[in-house]
Amino acid sequence: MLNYKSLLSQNVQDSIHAKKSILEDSTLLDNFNAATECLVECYKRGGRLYIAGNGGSAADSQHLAAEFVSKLARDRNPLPSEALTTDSSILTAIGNDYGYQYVFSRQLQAKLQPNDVFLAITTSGMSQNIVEALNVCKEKNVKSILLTGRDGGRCAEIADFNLIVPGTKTSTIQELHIVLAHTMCEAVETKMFFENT
Ligand SMILES: O=C(CO)[C@@H](O)[C@H](O)[C@H](O)[C@H](O)COP(=O)(O)O
Ligand SMILES: [Zn+2]
Repeated sequence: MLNYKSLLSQNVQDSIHAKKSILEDSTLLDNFNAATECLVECYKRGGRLYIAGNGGSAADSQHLAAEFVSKLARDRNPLPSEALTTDSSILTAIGNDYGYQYVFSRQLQAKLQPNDVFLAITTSGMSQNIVEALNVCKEKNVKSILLTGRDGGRCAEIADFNLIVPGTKTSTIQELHIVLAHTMCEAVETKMFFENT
């Protein structure tokens, strides 16, 4: 019989193990540093951050955009950011007229400016609408950051900064994405507004 308490213990242990492995992953730590610097530069030059993902990663996209625009932890000016997952009219029109694989790429074609950055969130690295969105960034010469897991899939071949977190389950990978994304937002917030305080 399923034991709920042992399932929770197992999941907490998996989560702790995956989070601890980040500390020894020098490639991930270096890429995180470079991606954060890229985002700070974007904002210093007046750029915007666009974010997209599917399912739980769509929720994460909105969660993060809210923290850049409103605040993470400290009062400050808003930082421009937009999740590409929120406008049901745009999503259904593009999905219906062109195909679901274009729901993010077409928005980026319409919106991207040279100083912008795109943050893609996909646990598999294989979602076709994220692949298409990263291809638009490449075409437009706009920097892209990828939060992913496993081997990063096709997306890791296209993005500029690959943040490939450890963990074998989609849910664990998503938990790690939030740790990295919150930290990136905290770092940008501090660098842009509070570095000398
Ligand atoms: O949140 C979860 C699972 O934790 C799901 O909704 C999950 O995000 C969806 O299956 C997504 O479609 C997975 O897409 P991706 O992470 O592989 O790009
Ligand atoms: Zn989930």
